[in-house]
Amino acid sequence: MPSPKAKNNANRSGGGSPGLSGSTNGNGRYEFMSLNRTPPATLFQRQGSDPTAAARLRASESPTRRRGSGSSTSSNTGMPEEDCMRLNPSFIGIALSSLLAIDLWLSKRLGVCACEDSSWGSIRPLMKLIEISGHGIPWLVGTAYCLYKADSAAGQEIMFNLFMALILDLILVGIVKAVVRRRRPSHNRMDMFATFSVDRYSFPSGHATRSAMCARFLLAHLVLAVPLRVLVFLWSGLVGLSRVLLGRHNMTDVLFGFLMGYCQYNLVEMLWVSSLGMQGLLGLIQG
Ligand SMILES: CC(C)=CCC/C(C)=C/CC/C(C)=C/COP(=O)(O)O
Repeated sequence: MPSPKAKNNANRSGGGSPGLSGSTNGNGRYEFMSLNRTPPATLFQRQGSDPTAAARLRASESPTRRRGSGSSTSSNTGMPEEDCMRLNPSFIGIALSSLLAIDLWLSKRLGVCACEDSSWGSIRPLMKLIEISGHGIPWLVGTAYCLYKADSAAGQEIMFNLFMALILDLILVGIVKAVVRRRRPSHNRMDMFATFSVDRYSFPSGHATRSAMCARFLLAHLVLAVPLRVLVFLWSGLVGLSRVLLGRHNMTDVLFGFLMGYCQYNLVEMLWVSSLGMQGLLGLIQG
């Protein structure tokens, strides 16, 4: 009388699904074989007692034959192209998913000020102060005030273009956020002041675009002493870092934001409105 174990083995080799990629050999050991290779003849013989299973196995012998000669196949595997696409995701796909996984993991670990109870929760108020320094409202209000107070044509021109640059930044970031629709990290507390509806999305960081664009703008158009230039540069970096520490953004949101803000400044230079153009625009508005 066969032992239950032996009986189990017999079931696996004889009555198993033909789709399985393994069988027992004569020594009772399990052999694995590729799904793409023709099963050994012995397996057909063993299936002989079950005509239905044998027919099914023969039908699965070659995927090329099974689908008919009209179907396109991969030359390496003999499998239909569409199956190969699914089984072999592209290198770029794998690289991107790995990058995103690292991004999520690292950003979560760096979100040390995401709430008061977090490991660096005590410096959250300082991070929020840096957040406000890169917010759209103080920048728009401050620039409008400087434009109003400027007593030279050159000063007015610079402030007018900075104001337009800030509006352009809000529009472009809003468009990208609405298209990409990447959710903010789950550990973020949505307690920012004055946000648009698209600001529930995190890609790219509006603070990062603004700080990079404004830093470039100030460095290019204001005559600043070296320590102040360094300070502007550091401020921009700190605004970006604070987004991740506060848990508002993933790292890629901020890195892309910096890149986008940097490029936005080139656009601002291209669209630069001169004093003459400004007067024309003001004349148009006043009618
Ligand atoms: C005059 C006017 C329409 C001002 C709107 C300024 C405003 C509400 C800007 C939004 C700033 C903000 C909270 C952006 C989100 O930044 P993320 O770094 O979290 O993407």
